[in-house]
Amino acid sequence: MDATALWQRYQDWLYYNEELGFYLDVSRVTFDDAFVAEMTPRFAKAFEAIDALEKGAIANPDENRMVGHYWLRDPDLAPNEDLRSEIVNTLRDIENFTQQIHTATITPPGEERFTDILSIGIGGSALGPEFVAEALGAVNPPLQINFIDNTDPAGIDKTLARLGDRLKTTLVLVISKSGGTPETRNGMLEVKAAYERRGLDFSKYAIATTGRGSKLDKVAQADNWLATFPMQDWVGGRTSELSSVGLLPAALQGIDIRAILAGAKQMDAATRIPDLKSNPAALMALAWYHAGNGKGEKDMVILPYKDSLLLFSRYLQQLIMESLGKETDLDGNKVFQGIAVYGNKGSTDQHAYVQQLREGVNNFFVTLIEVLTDREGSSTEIDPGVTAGDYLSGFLQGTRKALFENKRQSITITIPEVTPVIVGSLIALYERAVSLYAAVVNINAYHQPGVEAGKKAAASILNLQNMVVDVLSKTGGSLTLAEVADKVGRPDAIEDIYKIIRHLDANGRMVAIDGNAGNPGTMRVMAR
Ligand SMILES: O=P(O)(O)OC[C@H]1O[C@H](O)[C@H](O)[C@@H](O)[C@@H]1O
Repeated sequence: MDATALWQRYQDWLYYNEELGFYLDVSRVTFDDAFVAEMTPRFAKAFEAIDALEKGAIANPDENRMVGHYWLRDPDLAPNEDLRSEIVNTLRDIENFTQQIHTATITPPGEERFTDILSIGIGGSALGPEFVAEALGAVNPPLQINFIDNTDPAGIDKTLARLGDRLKTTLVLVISKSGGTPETRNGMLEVKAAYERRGLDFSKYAIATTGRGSKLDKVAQADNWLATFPMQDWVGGRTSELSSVGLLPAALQGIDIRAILAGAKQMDAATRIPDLKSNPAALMALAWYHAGNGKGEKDMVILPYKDSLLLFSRYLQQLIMESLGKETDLDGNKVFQGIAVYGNKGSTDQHAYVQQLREGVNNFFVTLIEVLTDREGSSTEIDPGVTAGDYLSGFLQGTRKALFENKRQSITITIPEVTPVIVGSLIALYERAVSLYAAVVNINAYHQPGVEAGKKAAASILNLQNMVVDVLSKTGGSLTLAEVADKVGRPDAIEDIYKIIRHLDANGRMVAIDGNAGNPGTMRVMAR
């Protein structure tokens, strides 16, 4: 296609939302009219499925749940008055609570005001809050946010060390929809112990965001925590950023949560239109389908040319891969669906892996995100008539062009600025695109059965660890690995046992190794 034809294609397919100042360009994905004609009826069905979902149908059949994240930003759409008022009241409670913290009506014991937030959560209970904090957090917010999103002891120590003495003015948000996620529970217990070591009463600093009646909810009630915010069962973890999960930390940081919700609501309205060409989420899902042949054959590389959007790809990784990565479709056929997502930011990544994108294996398509406004205020001229922002813009255009010349496809999103409204709209855009894509490829986007396998396996390793320690403590001398495995009654698990012992020994806990751990056959093991 020559330059004139490409320019025509660009204009033919350009989506523009005037209210949001949002552009979507799918012209560099090479679908043709025949493909669009073939997909149109499939999208018509997908629009119907999403419409039913928005009206409260059980869209997650396995878990027998409604899928209601769309109601969060337009409570009037909730299927009944109870749900509507729950959304409205939660928002009101978040705002009231935030105001009490900001005005120092609620204070930490013996201190003037809260200075920091420590948010403990993982997956959907961390990625959205982390993304929004990075995208919208001010340099000097009313409360500075810190995260623990893992059960890594060294990571926890680093975060606690960074807080140092400010722990006594830190509000702890423990976020877990299920209220039983081990990493989050461990983080909470570690942090609680840190408060106790300083003689501070943890419950005066702790807030739970969780499902009603969950283990976490029970702990928060029993210990009389400072506050609890509900997380509804019809909001999935990876679509929970605009529920109390994301809104509470954002509001506490002084971010305009009403504006985030308004942006999402506007994008919801735009992506509800049941017409492929005038619906940006449908256009995006169409482009994904074409690029990956409806089977995820190409990875999605997310390249925002704006530092504050650095964590968008990580956020989208869960949203897209946990939603679309499924073994079976809704009819039970093995389909092994999914789209792999990665990326950081441009132009930084041009100096890392764009070499491979341009010349190496052609197994991806790129989504470039362009932000029109460079910065607040005016810019220094780096060269005569040229600013740093001109460079950034030039790099984006150049990369898009260079990739396309080499038959690498791309989508380009253009936004005016990174504001709460726009961030809300981006979240809503991708949520809808995922819903539509899943409907088109006939999978359940709202469950995550595969995650359970890893959790169960981890639990069984911890169980095995207890058995190993027990056997060794009852044995006087040393044993070979094979003997330990025999005594535990799990000769099949000798490799797991070896790794458990190596880990405990490295931490100087309970067991010790004699011999060379690099040559497991020669090792002898004993209780410490
Ligand atoms: O919010 P929680 O219940 O603690 O869940 C945190 C995460 O746990 C699991 O790994 C799920 O697969 C995720 O979808 C979820 O976001």
